[in-house]
Amino acid sequence: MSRVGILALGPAGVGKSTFCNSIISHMQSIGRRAHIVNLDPAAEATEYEFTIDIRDLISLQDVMEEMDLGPNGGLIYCFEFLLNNLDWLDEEIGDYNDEYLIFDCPGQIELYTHVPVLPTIVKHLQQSLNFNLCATYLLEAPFIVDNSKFFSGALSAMSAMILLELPHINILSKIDLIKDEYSKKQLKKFLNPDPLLLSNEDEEFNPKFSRLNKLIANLVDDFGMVQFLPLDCAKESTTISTILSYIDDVTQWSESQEPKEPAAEELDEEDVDYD
Ligand SMILES: Nc1nc2c(ncn2[C@@H]2O[C@H](COP(=O)(O)OP(=O)(O)OP(=O)(O)O)[C@@H](O)[C@H]2O)c(=O)[nH]1
Ligand SMILES: [Mg+2]
Repeated sequence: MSRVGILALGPAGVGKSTFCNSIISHMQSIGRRAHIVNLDPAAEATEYEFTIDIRDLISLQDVMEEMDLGPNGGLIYCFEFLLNNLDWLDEEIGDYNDEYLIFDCPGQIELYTHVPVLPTIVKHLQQSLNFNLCATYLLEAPFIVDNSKFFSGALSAMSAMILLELPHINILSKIDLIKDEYSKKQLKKFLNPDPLLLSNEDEEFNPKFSRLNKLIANLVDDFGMVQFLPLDCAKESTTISTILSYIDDVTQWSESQEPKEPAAEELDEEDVDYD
């Protein structure tokens, strides 16, 4: 028996909710079950229903109206409220076992790069609810296929990695939007990047900042964990099953499965005379 959770993280609009839906439909197609836990108090309706929804506890709209707060202050308020009411989350999660819970998080990356809101929720899920968690951090492929933007994206991914202290998978989303041959070639370079090479080859960097750029490249290189898996949610593709196999691996999902009794029809198939 095991409890497995995936956190879908990344800046606004990178495709987190679409990714969550794609995992659900892929899992359904291979006979596994998963549920979405919506942690975005400003979420719009999606194709798949949320099994657990923070908006049942508190919604951004209500907070903004009643507390006279803006969207970002309102979001922080919602999460502080959640942290003070974690027993609500415990009750909602209840007895979900042997099924993935996918936590769809808001796009305000301050929540996991600056303020300790998500790290506190993560600790609670691990320590009180016994979850095996895997963080997925999405960045848009069309954004990152550019040396300077690559470094800004890599640093934000590293920041989430360090703050959350979870097994972490970086994902380049929307690769279907990379269409021309030159960009496709560039994309390959960014999936398994060499930060030192990237910082050397960019003449567009202002030479005034060359030392700083080199130091940042060295930092990313020393960290040695910035790699990306490609994701295309626009059409049925193998990218989602590859990503899921990585997640299964880091959460040790298959090891924790109890051996199942074979179904009657499987037994019939096995009843073949091989002589
Ligand atoms: N072409 C393409 N578009 C995508 C893909 N994934 C998501 N999108 C589009 O990107 C937009 C944003 O997607 P969402 O899934 O809502 O992104 P999000 O990260 O959940 O956004 P926030 O929750 O607001 O931060 C939508 O219009 C999606 O249809 C993809 O793989 N390819
Ligand atoms: Mg979303």
